[in-house]
Amino acid sequence: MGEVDPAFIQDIQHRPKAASSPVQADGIPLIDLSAVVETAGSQSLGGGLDGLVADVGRASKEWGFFQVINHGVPPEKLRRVEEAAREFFRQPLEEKRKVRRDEASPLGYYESEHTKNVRDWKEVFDFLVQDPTLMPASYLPDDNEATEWSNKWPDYPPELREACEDYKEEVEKLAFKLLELIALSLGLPSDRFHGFFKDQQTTFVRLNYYPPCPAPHLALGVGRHKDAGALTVLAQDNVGGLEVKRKSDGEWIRVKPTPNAYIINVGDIIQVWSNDEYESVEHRVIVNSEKERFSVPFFFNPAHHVMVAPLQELVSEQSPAMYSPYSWGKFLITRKRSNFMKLDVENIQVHHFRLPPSQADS
Ligand SMILES: O=C(O)CCC(=O)C(=O)O
Ligand SMILES: [Fe+2]
Repeated sequence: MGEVDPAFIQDIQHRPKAASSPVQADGIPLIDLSAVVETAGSQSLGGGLDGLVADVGRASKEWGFFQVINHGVPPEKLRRVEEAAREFFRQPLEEKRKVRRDEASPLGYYESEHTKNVRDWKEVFDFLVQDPTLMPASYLPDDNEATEWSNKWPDYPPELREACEDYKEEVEKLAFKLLELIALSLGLPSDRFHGFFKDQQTTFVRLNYYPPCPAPHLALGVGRHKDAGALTVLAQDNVGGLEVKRKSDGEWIRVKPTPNAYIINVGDIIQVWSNDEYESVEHRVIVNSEKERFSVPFFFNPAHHVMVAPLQELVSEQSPAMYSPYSWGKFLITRKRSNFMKLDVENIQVHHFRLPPSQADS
């Protein structure tokens, strides 16, 4: 294939730089979680973690991104998912399309996602951590009906479902630990965020498959974006391609694959809960002409009925609330809806809920 469908072609200013010398992200902090993982089971975090909490706080503030090692997720569980995912994506399109996502149930396989109205060079398979999950029936603000979303598992490969279900249990434990560390780093009780995720969290896991691309200088695996949820726990293979926009100078920095590490990033919801103390940072994925790449993000999201707003404890006269509350469920389905059509307007973003300075002052 010499020619690339124009739907994939990025505007000049968003194309990757000549790929010869991407800036490697030595700067993205690497955090060792052994001290946390040793705390038993579902118990909340206790004392003695000050250094770790400070590292997580600094990384969240300066980068919005960090990597973790000794995180407690058994590597063979991720390997099983990757192997099954490779089998799945290797099939002909018509097989994969048997579990294609549709507007009624946006889980399963999808090959034509758009980010900022440009098509991504990737295929995905999404599944919910809670199956089924309650979601708003409509994006319209006055419609209070709820509906159930359910997973769509393919017949082939038969081991995909069990591998995925086994894996998400492990990553969920890690996600809660990270949430606790972030709460502590903001001076909050470690379980401050838990209530938002109890009963009906809307977390989903995505299997990302990036095929080799004949025009890696024109297209992106995923266009620049911020993650809309609370926290993302991402596994990437050893090919590399994730780039993070460095806060200090706006430079795109490549995140070097680190064996057995997870990449963690603060999403828009933590940005709002923290009242801008932490920021959700833009990132994108570069593709290449030789190698396929896999990644597995776990998008840790609260229940659909949660109204997202700056936490009371972090708001004061000196530091007024920067956002008006918004419904997470409505936000999420408005986003999903836009993936099915090219919109003339900008997709829904948290900055649409930002209060003007005069209101934030009052
Ligand atoms: O593939 C990656 O490394 C990141 C993917 C990503 O940012 C996303 O799916 O939101
Ligand atoms: Fe992302």
